[in-house]
Amino acid sequence: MISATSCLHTTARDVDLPAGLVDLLPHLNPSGTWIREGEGLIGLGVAAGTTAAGAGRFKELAAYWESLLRSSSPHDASGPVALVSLTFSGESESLSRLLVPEVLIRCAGGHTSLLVTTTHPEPAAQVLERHGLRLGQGGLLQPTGPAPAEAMPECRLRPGVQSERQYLSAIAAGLSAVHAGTVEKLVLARDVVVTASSPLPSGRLLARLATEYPQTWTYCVGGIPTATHTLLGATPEMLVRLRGHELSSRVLAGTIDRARRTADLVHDAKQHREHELAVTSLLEQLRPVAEDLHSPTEPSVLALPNVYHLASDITGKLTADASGRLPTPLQVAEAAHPTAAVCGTPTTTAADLIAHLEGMDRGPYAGPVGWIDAAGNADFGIALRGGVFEGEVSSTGGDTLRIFAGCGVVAGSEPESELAETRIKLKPMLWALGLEL
Ligand SMILES: C=C(O[C@H]1C=CC=C(C(=O)O)[C@@H]1O)C(=O)O
Repeated sequence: MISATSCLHTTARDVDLPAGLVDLLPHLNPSGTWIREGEGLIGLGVAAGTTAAGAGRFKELAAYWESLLRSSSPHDASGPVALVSLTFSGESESLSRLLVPEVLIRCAGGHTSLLVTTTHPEPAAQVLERHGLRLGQGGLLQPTGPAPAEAMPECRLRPGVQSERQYLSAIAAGLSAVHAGTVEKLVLARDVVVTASSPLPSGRLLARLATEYPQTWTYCVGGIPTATHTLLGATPEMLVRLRGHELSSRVLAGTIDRARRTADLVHDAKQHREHELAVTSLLEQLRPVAEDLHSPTEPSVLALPNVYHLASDITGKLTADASGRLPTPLQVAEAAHPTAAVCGTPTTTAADLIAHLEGMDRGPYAGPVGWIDAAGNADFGIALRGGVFEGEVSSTGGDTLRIFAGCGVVAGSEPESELAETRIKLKPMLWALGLEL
C-alpha cells in the first residue's frame, strides 16, 4: 500500500490500438478491467492503493481517495482513475480495495487514451515496458510479447463450502422463512472451486469472457499484494452509474435458461414479484441521495448467451446538499448496496439469514465493483458471474478460483429449479475455464 500522502502525477495522451481493448487482454496481466462491448478500461500495476474492512469500508476507501486526489495533479476527468471492489458484507474476512493503476488504457466512443500515473518522475516508456507495452510511431500502443497459449491449464471442479445437497437444504430452509413471513425474498448463493494444473492466465480468461458475453461488464480488481483476493468475472447488473449528477442503474432479478422461451419469463408472476422487490429496494435505498428516480412500468427481457433476465433500467439525478455538494460515488454505492437482487426483503433480516444459511463468506461476490474518476464519475456493477483467486496468486493469476452463483427465493420457488438456475449462472466462468458442470 502506498500512503495517501504520496503525490500522484498523471499524464494522459491519445493512442491507437492495433486491434481493440479485448485483443490486448491476453498479452497482459491486468490489475483491473472494466470492459463492455469492446469499450472501457484496462489497468496495469498499482501506483497507489489501499484496503479496508468492516462496516466502515466504504467511508475508509472514500477518505483515502479524497486525500489521494488532494495530493494529485491534475485531478479532473483526465485522471487519476481508481478501480474499486467492496465486500458484500461488513463482516467479511476479505478486504475491500481501491487501486490506482500505473497504466490505464481507456477506450470510450471509439477514442482511446493512455493514462500513466506515477509517484516519482519516471519516463512513460519505462513504465509501459514494465507492463509489456510499447508506444510506437503515431501513438500506436502495442504489446511487446506474444499472448500465452490459447489453451487453458487443465482445470478440475470440486464442491465449495456446500455440496449441491446442502445447498438444496439451505434453499428449503429459506423457503420456510418465506412461508413463515420472516422474509418475503432471500437470495441464497453457493460456491464451487476450480483448481488448475498451473496459474490461470487472467488476461486470457477476461478476454474470453468479454468476447462471449459482450453485453456484460467484464471486471477484474486485483494487484494489491496485501489483499488476499483477485476478483474477476462478467456481470450483467449495474448497481449505479454516475455521470456528473446523472444516475442510472440496471436492476436484474427473475431468470430462466436461455434454452426456454421468453414467454415463460414474461408471464411468470413469481419471477415478476422477485424482480419488483429488487427494483423497490434500489429505489428506496437511493432516495436519500437521489431524486427524479424513474423506473419503467414493466421490465424488459435481457438476453444473454446463457440466460434471459427480467431487467429494469432506472434513471435519476443526485441530490445536492445545502452547500451544493453532490454525494460522492462511494456514498451513493453505500446507499444502494445491497439491493434485493443479491440480498432480500427486508434487507437486514435477509442478510442475517444469508450468513446463517449459506455458511460461507461471500467476500467480494455480490458486492459493488467498478471504477471512479477524479471528476465524480463512476460505474459500480454488482460482482456477479465471477470468482476469486485464492491462495498463492502469481503475476499471471492464481491456480485456485472460487466461483459463486445465487438465486432469489420467494413464495413459489422450487429448490431443484433454483439449484439448476445457479448451474447456468456458473456457466460463463466455467466455460471460460474450459469446464462444464
Ligand atoms: C445472485 C445472482 O443473480 C442475481 C441477479 C440477476 C438475477 C437473479 C435471480 O433471478 O435470482 C439474482 O437476483 C447471481 O448471479 O449470483
